[in-house]
Amino acid sequence: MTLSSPATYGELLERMRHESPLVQCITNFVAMNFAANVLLAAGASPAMVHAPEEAGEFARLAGALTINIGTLSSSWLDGMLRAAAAANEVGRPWVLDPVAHFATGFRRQAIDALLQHRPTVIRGNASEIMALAGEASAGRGVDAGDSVERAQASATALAQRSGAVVAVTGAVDWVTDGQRALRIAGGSELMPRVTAMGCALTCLIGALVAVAPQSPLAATASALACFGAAGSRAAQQATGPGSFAWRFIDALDALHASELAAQVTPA
Ligand SMILES: Nc1ncnc2c1ncn2[C@@H]1O[C@H](COP(=O)(O)OP(=O)(O)OP(=O)(O)O)[C@@H](O)[C@H]1O
Ligand SMILES: Cc1ncsc1CCO
Ligand SMILES: [Mg+2]
Repeated sequence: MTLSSPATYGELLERMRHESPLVQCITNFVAMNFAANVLLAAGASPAMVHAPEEAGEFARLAGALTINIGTLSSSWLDGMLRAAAAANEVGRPWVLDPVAHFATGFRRQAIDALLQHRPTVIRGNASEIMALAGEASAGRGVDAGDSVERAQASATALAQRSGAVVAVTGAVDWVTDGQRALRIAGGSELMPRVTAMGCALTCLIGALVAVAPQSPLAATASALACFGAAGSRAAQQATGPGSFAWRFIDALDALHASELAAQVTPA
């Protein structure tokens, strides 16, 4: 998988649509329905399975696992830890979305425990990534208070320390494996006005990394480019956040693989 070939990102989307990987999404109550529809529109097969009694067993069947701590509870955390351990046991990639992990002691403990299971990819907004790298951030809750540019050094340090590919999203996305970095353009100012856009993106990263587990940087960039291209297209006709949300699902469905290359540039 070569990052120097712009066709790579579209090829990964085509591969994902062809294989339609089963993606176990442990995401929050706010995001579940939207994220499942995003995966279906993009061509993957989502399954929202989080109960501790079955989350680990299911992770052995899925092509990838995604974990989002948006609406956390003790029982959900138990399911998350079992699923992450099982994914590692069978060598399956998994993606972490550390929603507002700095907000409370419970979340801080949860994210520490999850990081010990070594996620393949970490995706967050600028405030979440800066705080995860130990930097002061302006984040209060689930929305970002910092710019992507300010988070780049934190993302690189976090990638080097954790071994994960780290994606920071915002007006222009930035993704790094600690050595190489890519910038992904597109999207719309309406995206942060629709809840769970980032949570759904984390699930789509899972779908792409499921079909290219050896190339998590390219797979993540491909997912970010899908959101960039579909977001730009949906915004052209949307009259506000409500119509943007359903137009975005349609735009993902209509997306051509050839549209992705133009979104991605080496950083
Ligand atoms: N101002 C903007 N212009 C263009 N695209 C944007 C903008 N802000 C966010 N996006 C896009 O929205 C998507 C979600 O990123 P964002 O950083 O808003 O996630 P998030 O804060 O984790 O969202 P949530 O927690 O609500 O799920 C990404 O594809 C990102 O590129
Ligand atoms: C609004 C909200 N609250 C907890 S999770 C979530 C979805 C966006 O992260
Ligand atoms: Mg988020």
